[in-house]
Amino acid sequence: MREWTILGAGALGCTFAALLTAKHRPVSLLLSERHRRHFHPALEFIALNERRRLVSTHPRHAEQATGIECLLVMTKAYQVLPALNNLRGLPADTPIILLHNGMGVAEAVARAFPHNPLLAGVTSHGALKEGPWQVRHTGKGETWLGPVNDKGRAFAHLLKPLADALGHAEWSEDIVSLQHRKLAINAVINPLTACHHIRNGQLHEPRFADVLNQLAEEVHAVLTRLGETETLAQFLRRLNSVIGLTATNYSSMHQDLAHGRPTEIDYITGYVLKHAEDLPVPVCRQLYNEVKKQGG
Ligand SMILES: NC(=O)C1=CN([C@@H]2O[C@H](COP(=O)(O)OP(=O)(O)OC[C@H]3O[C@@H](n4cnc5c(N)ncnc54)[C@H](OP(=O)(O)O)[C@@H]3O)[C@@H](O)[C@H]2O)C=CC1
Ligand SMILES: CC(C)(CO)C(=O)C(=O)O
Repeated sequence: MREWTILGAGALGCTFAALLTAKHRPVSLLLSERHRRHFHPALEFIALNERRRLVSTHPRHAEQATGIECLLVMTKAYQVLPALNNLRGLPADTPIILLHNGMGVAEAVARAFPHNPLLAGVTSHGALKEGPWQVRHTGKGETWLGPVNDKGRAFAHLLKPLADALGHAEWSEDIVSLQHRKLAINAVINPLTACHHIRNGQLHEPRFADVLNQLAEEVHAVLTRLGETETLAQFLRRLNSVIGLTATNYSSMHQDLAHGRPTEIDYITGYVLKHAEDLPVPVCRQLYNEVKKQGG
């Protein structure tokens, strides 16, 4: 049975590891340098029903890349390339699956690993790190994978074990479109909540109505230019539904900024700005500058 190696043993990576091992899939965690020479304990996984389970996985370090059969990359967007560049011995036929938020990384990975099958995915599962080697699954969602390069097209069979473990996994030949749809939501909710220090649901307060609409229009216009066909009305409905469903959450960008960590803004708002060309995107630009000013 093929072993899944997860690069990025954080909230989402550990959650996927726990869900895969629950279905008896072999999983190894490719650990960052700070874990070297440390004891690697079992991971405590808190399921949606509050049940706690200890999950044992096989730890790996970068120099053990030669044995990797299938690589799920679940670091933050800005960590993907440095992390992959450490894997000098990664076999050229090992599929690399990128599951981070934001866009613009896959192109660089395709250049750095021209021979590997490359896939990208989007997931709406939620996960939170509650302590060292303790993660909580906060929401069950959908997961979609699709090919980034031609070799990636031969790996649709990876969906079966993923769907068994995650409850849902589907293939899309147009994964970029699904990434755009997720990015559009993140490009509105994340910088606004991060800059105003609010929970997602507070975006429905009347004081945010104008800025929310203007930002949504800017983001929608850029994605339309990129070929997406969702109408503004459909996008607003989807956006308002996500704000409602995640009302009590602090967005990932809010959390990163509040904890003094880098954010994924370059791959979310930065992606919108990069593709805006002559379209006016003043709110996007202002929020980008503000997040950067606050250290993100
Ligand atoms: N959490 C969630 O609910 C969701 C997250 N996402 C997206 O998934 C991605 C991961 O998110 P999340 O799990 O929350 O992030 P985390 O920061 O919790 O996890 C990232 C992990 O990557 C590890 N890492 C970084 N660099 C390396 C490296 N060079 N080698 C090995 N490991 C490395 C980090 O290790 P270390 O701790 O040592 O730095 C960390 O454990 C992000 O793009 C996020 O936006 C998408 C949907 C939902
Ligand atoms: C959907 C949303 C905005 C939920 O908080 C998210 O994906 C994030 O925080 O990054």
